[in-house]
Amino acid sequence: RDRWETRRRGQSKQTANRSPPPPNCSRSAPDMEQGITKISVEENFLLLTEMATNQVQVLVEFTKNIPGFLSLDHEDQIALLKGSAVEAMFLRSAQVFSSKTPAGHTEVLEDRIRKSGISEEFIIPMFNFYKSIGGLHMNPEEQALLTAITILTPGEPAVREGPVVGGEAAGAMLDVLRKLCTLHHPHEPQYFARLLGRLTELRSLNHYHTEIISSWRVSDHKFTPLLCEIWDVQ
Ligand SMILES: CC(C)NC(=O)n1c(-c2ccccc2)cc2c1CN(S(=O)(=O)c1cccs1)CC2
Repeated sequence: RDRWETRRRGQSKQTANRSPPPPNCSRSAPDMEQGITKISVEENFLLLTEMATNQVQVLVEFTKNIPGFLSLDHEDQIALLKGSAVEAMFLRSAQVFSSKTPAGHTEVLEDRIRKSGISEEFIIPMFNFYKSIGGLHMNPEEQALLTAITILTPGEPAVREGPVVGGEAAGAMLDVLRKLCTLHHPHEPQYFARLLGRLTELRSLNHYHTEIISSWRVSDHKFTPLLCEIWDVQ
């Protein structure tokens, strides 16, 4: 990827100070131009596939360390993971996006996400969410608790009947999160409520994700086996 970036940048530097071609030459070989643009969309899709696949692996490890999770019924463990994987990914994306990456990296990342084949109608709410999460300036403990609560509180009743599994664990985590918010944001009594408001916004992003995925499948983009499994994609 770095090699490709350098080549691409080198390419623009050469053309920048090259004298204009004599009139009978075409400005640029259209298929060549199209070629580079095409690769960048493919390259950006692959980057996202790689990042999302890596995040699912990290998410599984994180979930296994949630107190009590491994003592849940095996089917319920799988259902909770699959039911929250997309929300956890959006939360992780927002954290990565607003983390103090070296200046300019965020812009490059934003540019590559915008040029990965996702249609504009999903890009807007996606980046609004990233910015609204970034605006909360959560610390790592708050981020971890919010993610754990997202995992333990199933959206659709995918989990088997009976008491909401993970319900008491989620309740305990909400208590800890509330206390942490009071501790770290003493002058912002509304801070905890603002965090929970983000969880509601997160739920609405689920269906955007379904649309994003199906639009890529139309243009026969391949996902990794892990993504296909966690997203129930054939
Ligand atoms: C950090 C990881 C979890 N984030 C990530 O992978 N992103 C990010 C993202 C956002 C902010 C910073 C860094 C990356 C934007 C998008 C994705 C993945 N999806 S996807 O899952 O629909 C996908 C479609 C095709 C292959 S993977 C598309 C949108």
